[in-house]
Amino acid sequence: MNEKTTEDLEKLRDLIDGVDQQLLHLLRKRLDLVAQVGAVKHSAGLPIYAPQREAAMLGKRRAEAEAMNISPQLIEDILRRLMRESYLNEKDVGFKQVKQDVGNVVIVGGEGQLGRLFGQMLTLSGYPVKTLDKDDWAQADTLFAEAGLVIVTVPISITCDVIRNKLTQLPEGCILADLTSIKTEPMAAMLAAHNGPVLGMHPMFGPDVGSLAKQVVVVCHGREQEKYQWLLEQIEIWGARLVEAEPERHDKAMQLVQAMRHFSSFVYGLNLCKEQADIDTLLQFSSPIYRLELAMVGRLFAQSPELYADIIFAQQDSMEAIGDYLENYQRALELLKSGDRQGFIDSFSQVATWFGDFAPQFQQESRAMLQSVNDMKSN
Ligand SMILES: O=C(O)C(=O)C[C@]1(C(=O)O)C=C[C@@H](O)C=C1
Repeated sequence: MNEKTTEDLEKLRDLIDGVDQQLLHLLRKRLDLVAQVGAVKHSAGLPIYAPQREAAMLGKRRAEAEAMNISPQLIEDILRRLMRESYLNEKDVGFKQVKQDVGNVVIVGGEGQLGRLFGQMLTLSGYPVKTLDKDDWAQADTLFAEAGLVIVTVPISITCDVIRNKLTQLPEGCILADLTSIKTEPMAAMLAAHNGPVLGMHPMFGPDVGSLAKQVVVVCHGREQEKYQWLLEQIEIWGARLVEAEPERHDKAMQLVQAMRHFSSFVYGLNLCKEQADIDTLLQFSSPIYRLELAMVGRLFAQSPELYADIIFAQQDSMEAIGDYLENYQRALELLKSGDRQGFIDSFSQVATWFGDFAPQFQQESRAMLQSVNDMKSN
């Protein structure tokens, strides 16, 4: 680079630094305003996530960006990222308490990650939360005597036993709820163990989400909905979306969404391990999509093997779904072995027709994800 180029670049970069610093000041200003919105929402009991406001705001900013010859997608990406920050900041203000005087909330398995997250959210909403973990059963009677809500969130393999053996003497008006990722058996166990209000939930997110805004909680109604309606409203104030389902329909979907998905990620990892693949080399040669896929598989192995064993082994019927998958895999392999290129193309087209409009929609959605995977690279 000659001296003139270096000088020109330096000047321009100084100007860019100045603009970026102005951006920081604007961000600070936005965060302060959002904190004020958080306080207003907190006192009014309004949900953290306001989809209509978001859609209207994004629409207007996109149009304004276009008029200024700025990519509408750029402003949308930036605003979406900023709103993620808003969800976290608004959470710190706390949440309106939907129902007063419910008594203690006892979280059975409260030291687990999901138990801790729910404990934190309920505490931020003003409820007195007590946790009961595996070494605390000696105090169980005292804790339960004062309880207005008991939430069970212990490993799936022991959930039904804990309900059947330990939760039969709750006060009559106390709500018994669970957060288990299967629903049929725990719901039946809760309904048999307790005569009062019963609610099944399955939070469709991990404990590391930061905020519940836009997250889904599946709700299975058990008994006396009017008594636990406040809890559902409270969860909506946290920003989550409730999806009602019958336990059987939920569990059937979970065989595909969870058991089979996690199982195939497990086998993918197992295969890489057996092949002694060199992850550094794979990453060097990887496109963003492969990096994303590897990250999704790799993150599984950063978590508890017991948790995934529990999820995969929880339902007998998952074996069938996984068996069907294996059969389809084998059939597809046959196409390859027999050099049946046309057969592959025909199957591919069949699946594409089945995906219908979702295929282009997913292509569009994943484009943004892949671009942010690329943005994350630092070398
Ligand atoms: O306007 C609101 O209700 C806000 O909470 C602020 C804000 C934002 O950051 O602009 C954040 C979250 C909502 O989903 C919508 C918008």
